[in-house]
Amino acid sequence: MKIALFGHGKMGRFIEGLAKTAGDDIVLIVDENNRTSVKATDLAVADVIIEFTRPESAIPNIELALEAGVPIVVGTTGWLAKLPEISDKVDASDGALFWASNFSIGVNVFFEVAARAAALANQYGGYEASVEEIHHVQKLDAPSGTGITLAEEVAAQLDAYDSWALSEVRSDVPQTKIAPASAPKAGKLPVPITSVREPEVPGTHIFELASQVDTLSLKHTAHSREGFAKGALTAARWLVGKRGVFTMKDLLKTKD
Ligand SMILES: NC(=O)C1=CN([C@@H]2O[C@H](COP(=O)(O)OP(=O)(O)OC[C@H]3O[C@@H](n4cnc5c(N)ncnc54)[C@H](O)[C@@H]3O)[C@@H](O)[C@H]2O)C=CC1
Ligand SMILES: O=C(O)C1=N[C@H](C(=O)O)C[C@H](O)C1
Repeated sequence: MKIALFGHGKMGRFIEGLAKTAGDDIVLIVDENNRTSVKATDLAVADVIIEFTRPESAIPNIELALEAGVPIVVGTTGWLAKLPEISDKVDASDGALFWASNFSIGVNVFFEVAARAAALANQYGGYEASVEEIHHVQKLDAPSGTGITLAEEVAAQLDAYDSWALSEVRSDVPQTKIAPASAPKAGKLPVPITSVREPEVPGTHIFELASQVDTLSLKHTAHSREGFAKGALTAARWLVGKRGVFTMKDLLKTKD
């Protein structure tokens, strides 16, 4: 597979290493230093683009991929409130976009388990939902994309909730605060998300359901960036030759 890498930071470099070991070719590397000189025609050499950059860069990079007619896998977080309008653009240009707030298999299993726990608790009531995410101090956006997806997945199963809200940031470094796509409707609550920044944490997410008599806690801990990078490469192989907008649910349901 011929890969154009957009973003050559912590994730881009990890993906580059795994891809080369697997025998893939990295045909182009784009970062903040050369991005303005890259044109759609430069991308014709690639079978697929893998994009891990910054919240404000993801949409222009997707638009360039659509112009070039090259499928794009996007791991960047902090732009997903705009997914509906970007999806329209992908469909209008007959392009291919694979997005995921988290490419690791474990987190995508966690989403399913958390949603099921929320649906069961919802039958009885009396449980308050909350999400906490802990990441390294280089992370720029809060809450994490994974924390938002988790909150959205559980809110969809709980009658009392319909959205999420960033309730607390515990960090010494400034964070770009991501705004929810929608505010809670009358009588509904947002699932509160707490963001914590500590040195060297690849990504930890906790979902809690707390009642007066007990607390159920579900936790996913990434030990390194390997799971994210492997998942992005798996998504890239899966996307080549397809048209449309896809995410991990589409990929995982095709596995036997
Ligand atoms: N979906 C997932 O599984 C995961 C998502 N992420 C997300 O990926 C993104 C990147 O994370 P890291 O690699 O840790 O960040 P990083 O800060 O280490 O690297 C960012 C890279 O993007 C480049 N860049 C900046 N503006 C650019 C532009 N306009 N075009 C092309 N490249 C540009 C920078 O030069 C740098 O090489 C973040 O949004 C993070 O939340 C991170 C890990 C897993
Ligand atoms: O910035 C990171 O590092 C990560 N970002 C993603 C997110 O915002 O959820 C995924 C993972 O947790 C690591």
